[in-house]
Amino acid sequence: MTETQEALLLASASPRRRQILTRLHLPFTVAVAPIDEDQVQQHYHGPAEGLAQWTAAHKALATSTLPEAENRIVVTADTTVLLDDEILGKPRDEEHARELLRSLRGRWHRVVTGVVVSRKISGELTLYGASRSTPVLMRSYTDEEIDAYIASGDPMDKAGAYGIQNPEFQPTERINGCYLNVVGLPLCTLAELLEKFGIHTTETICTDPAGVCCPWSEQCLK
Ligand SMILES: Cc1cn([C@H]2C[C@H](O)[C@@H](COP(=O)(O)OP(=O)(O)OP(=O)(O)O)O2)c(=O)[nH]c1=O
Repeated sequence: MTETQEALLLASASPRRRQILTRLHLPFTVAVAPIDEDQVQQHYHGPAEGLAQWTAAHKALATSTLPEAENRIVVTADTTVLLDDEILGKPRDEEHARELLRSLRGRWHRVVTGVVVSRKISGELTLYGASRSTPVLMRSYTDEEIDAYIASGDPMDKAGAYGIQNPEFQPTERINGCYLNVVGLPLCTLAELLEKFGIHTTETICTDPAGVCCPWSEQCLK
């Protein structure tokens, strides 16, 4: 294990991202990016596909102000759900969750995760970012299933009000590409970005832009 590998900091409150990152077998610690995501996103006026990477970059900027980020390689990410060109964020309340789940029912949409890897040394911040988009088809779940899922509380902290990994609701019918991208941290993309700071993972890195060959996709979170 090198000194660089010990220096990884995941700036995320998401338990899914923590769990996924352990699969790279790189030691890391966790902090929460000191950012008001809603406020930051109000200043974004670019294409919908770019919002996730832009937000992940802002999480990196905010994290770089934390003393524990100095000299560390910081990983940040953001996941957005796009229905046509409409951005579906996390639900405001249960009624909003119901609305989002109904609008997604039986429809193809895209889940975009932006990943940023950054490091601040002596006040100078270096930042690399990328994003991946995964088309997802929802199954035609019933209103009763929606109500039961909302009652479980699971949708409330998730973009688009659903977790593809939920074992009871199992909201999706098909997915074209990277499963871990939908859950919130595409490991192939992250591994490529970590390479730029000289951090190598022992696993094969996926070279398929669609992420279909992702070496981790068979071990998805179920
Ligand atoms: C679409 C989808 C999203 N999600 C989650 C991933 C993210 O945690 C969340 C999207 O919100 P994010 O703002 O990307 O992440 P977060 O607020 O949970 O954590 P942090 O910003 O501190 O890193 O939705 C799933 O777990 N499963 C899914 O199928």
